[in-house]
Amino acid sequence: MSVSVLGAGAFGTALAISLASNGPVNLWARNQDLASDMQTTRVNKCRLPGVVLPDDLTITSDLNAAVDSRILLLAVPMQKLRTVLEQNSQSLRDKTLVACCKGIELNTGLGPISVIRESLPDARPALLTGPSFAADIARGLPTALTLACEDANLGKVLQQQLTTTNLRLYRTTDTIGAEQGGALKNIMAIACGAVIGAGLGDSARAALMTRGYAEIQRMAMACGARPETLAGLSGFGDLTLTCSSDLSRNYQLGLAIGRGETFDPSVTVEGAATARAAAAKADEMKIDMPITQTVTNLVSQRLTIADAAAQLLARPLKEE
Ligand SMILES: NC(=O)C1=CN([C@@H]2O[C@H](COP(=O)(O)OP(=O)(O)OC[C@H]3O[C@@H](n4cnc5c(N)ncnc54)[C@H](OP(=O)(O)O)[C@@H]3O)[C@@H](O)[C@H]2O)C=CC1
Ligand SMILES: O=C(CO)COP(=O)(O)O
Repeated sequence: MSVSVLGAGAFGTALAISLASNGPVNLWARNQDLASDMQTTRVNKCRLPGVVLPDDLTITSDLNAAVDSRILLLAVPMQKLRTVLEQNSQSLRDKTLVACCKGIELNTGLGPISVIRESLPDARPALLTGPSFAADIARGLPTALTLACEDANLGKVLQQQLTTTNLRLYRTTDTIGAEQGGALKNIMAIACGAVIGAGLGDSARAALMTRGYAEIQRMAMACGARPETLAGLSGFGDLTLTCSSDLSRNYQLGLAIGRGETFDPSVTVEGAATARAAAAKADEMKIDMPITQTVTNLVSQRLTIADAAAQLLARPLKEE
């Protein structure tokens, strides 16, 4: 088998379904009961209900069976990536590893490619990111993503191997831009959800998206990102999707905050930890990121939505 997906959550399952249209694919779930259930019922009831798994998709809880493939996709949450790499270092250490997560690691301020490099220096890292909901990919709806890989030749191979009929990949060597755009847009999605949830209006959301994009550019370019990457699928593209769709979990968390409702803590919402990581990094690097700071305070309930809006509006006037 040429491709395996590690992590049988919503995104991993959706990618595996799409890739199975190119040929046999392994999907690794750490939980044996879940793997057996999916293999028998041909559905991922918990994370991707209502989508039938194709015959060319094999589900296993045996990592050794999955790591035989030439390309391994890592579809686990950002804050779990290092654990997965370290717990399975012997099996993964010299593999081509395509991270599919979006975020910044809380304790280190690093993105997924850097975490792979630090944990497994002999692996060949890449990143798959951009605007896509698991449910859309799983249903075969048209989607375009960014494949970021510093090694241009490997990037071309991955682009060919991971493109499917309905999933079109563009490639870049700007891994920093792809990492930063994918991570920081989730913070802005929480902010936009909060504004809509609190009834502050579509104009306020447009303002947040635009000023949020300015914030993303400031941080990402200070880290070495290229502006064209931020204007592409992994930056502007994903910002647009996540800040405007009820399907986004980051946006849904924002909605709940804006409405004063509770939110299920077991749902993967990358923007919450990433906002804290980005705010700390911005502080260290002396980069102005007021929306990120505000989201950190909203998520940790140190600020009400009314005070958050008042604070952002009262900032000193400046040039655009
Ligand atoms: N869902 C989407 O539409 C999209 C998601 N993404 C990104 O994909 C990443 C994963 O998200 P998503 O699939 O939605 O999340 P889910 O919550 O649906 O799934 C997370 C998966 O990671 C597994 N996992 C968690 N911790 C570990 C661990 N220590 N070892 C092994 N496996 C582990 C979980 O296993 P278990 O079930 O056993 O806990 C589960 O299979 C995120 O970074 C997200 O931003 C990107 C684009 C779209
Ligand atoms: O990253 C995504 C869309 O590109 C998925 O968004 P959520 O993680 O907010 O659901």
